[in-house]
Amino acid sequence: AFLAIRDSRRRGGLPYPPGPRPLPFIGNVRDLPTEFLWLKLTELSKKHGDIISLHVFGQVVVALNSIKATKALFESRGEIYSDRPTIPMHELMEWQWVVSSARYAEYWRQSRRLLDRSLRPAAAAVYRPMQQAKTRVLLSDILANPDDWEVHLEHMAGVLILALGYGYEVKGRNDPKVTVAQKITKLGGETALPTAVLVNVFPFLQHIPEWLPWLSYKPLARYGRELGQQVMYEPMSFVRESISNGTAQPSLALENLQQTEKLSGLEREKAENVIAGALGTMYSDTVSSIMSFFVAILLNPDIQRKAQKELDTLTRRERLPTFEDRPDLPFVDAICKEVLRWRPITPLALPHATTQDNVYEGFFIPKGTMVLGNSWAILHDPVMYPEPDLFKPERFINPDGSSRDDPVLASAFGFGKRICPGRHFVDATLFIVVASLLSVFNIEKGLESFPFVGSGISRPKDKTAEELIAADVLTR
Ligand code: HEM
Repeated sequence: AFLAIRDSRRRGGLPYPPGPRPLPFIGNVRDLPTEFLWLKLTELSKKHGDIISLHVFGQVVVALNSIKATKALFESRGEIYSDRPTIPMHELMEWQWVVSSARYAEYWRQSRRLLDRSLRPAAAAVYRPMQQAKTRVLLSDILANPDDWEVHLEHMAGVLILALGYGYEVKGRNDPKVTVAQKITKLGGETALPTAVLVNVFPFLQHIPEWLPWLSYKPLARYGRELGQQVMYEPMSFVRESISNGTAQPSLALENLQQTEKLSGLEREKAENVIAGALGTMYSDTVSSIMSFFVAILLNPDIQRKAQKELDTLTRRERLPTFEDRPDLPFVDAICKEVLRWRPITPLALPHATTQDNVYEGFFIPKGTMVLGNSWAILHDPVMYPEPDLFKPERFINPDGSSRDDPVLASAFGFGKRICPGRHFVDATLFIVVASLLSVFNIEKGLESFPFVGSGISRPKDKTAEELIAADVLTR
């Protein structure tokens, strides 16, 4: 009763946003599935409205399920809605440098400015030749060994980020700079959810001494800390070495380190830490979108044929597509857009948090609330995207045949001040990979069973495709 009265006083009598009725103590835990949460939230929003609230062990979680609500709160009230919830396990691992989970404070502002500047569309253009060259290598890897296409894609994600960030050429399949980045991404995912490890539920466990074998998180924290140090500093050491021996390749690290040259002492050290942290956060998942593209194409062979016709008409099968071809490939461009809409790889973006109490449309949203933007609900809104579950690139084609820009599609990359700074780079990668794959391969169901929904990728259509790839790869 005491807690209920205190809670009601704090709200000044205003209600929380509507939602399913919470049970005492556990709240709505039983309403929240561990998988496909976005589908459940979309379903709840149909009953309760586009802004809903849930209660989890006394903590309020708000979900925004429409573009109107995400614009009103994440954009117009960005000063209040751009923090991140704390993750005790990540704090134990000293991952405060990871931009995507950094609190809305000075370090985030500095590292975010660096990433926005480095990854803006105009700067992305500088790195296009590299993206194109690495895509050609992907084609030849798939050509040599089509069964392992997933492995090749995974590998390319590491190759691209290390080249972009540090001008580093990955050496072979087990390059430690790639494996360490994969390990930290995996560990981050496994320990991020509020219920993933006990210390996230009961943060006081951080203080349990190391000699208590099962309850101590210190060995795991030490492992996470070590991985973090490697991801942050080892590629930077590589860049410094290559600068001193005159072999440094163009990269975001080089560009940003050059700007710190005029600083000295502590100021320089701080600026270099921001560079290391910001670039260390860049290792992200571009592969899942490309995998969704494979599924979409397997389910829609007609779309593959239509895109190949568009490509063949333009290149006359005499060359591979390039970035310059994009305006002349509206259907391929529309496929990339539809991949992002149809299967957004982060359907609930990343959780935001509020920095102060706030009232929206008469509903009370307390300071420290976790606020989820439901990209899935927005991108599957049947009014904006009729038959939303179908893969229909045509929805992004204008009546005059050109590709249609859709600002709502940016929801696939999150919201407001925290929107993904890598989105232009991802957009370019997706285009060049999709266009290149479709121009030389047929993606079809294989005869054997593959780990990916029982399907695979066929050998190239004919000799010309093999020759095209080989010729292009050899010139680099
Ligand atoms: C298909 C690929 C990708 C998707 C779908 C994606 C999506 C997202 C989403 C949804 C967020 C959270 C936005 C929010 O909180 O509202 C995010 C954050 C972020 N992304 Fe991406 N991302 C992708 C690839 C990349 C790449 C390649 C990079 C780097 C080059 C990158 C760098 C970041 C960073 C640094 C943040 C944290 C931003 C912040 O908290 O201020 N992402 N991304």
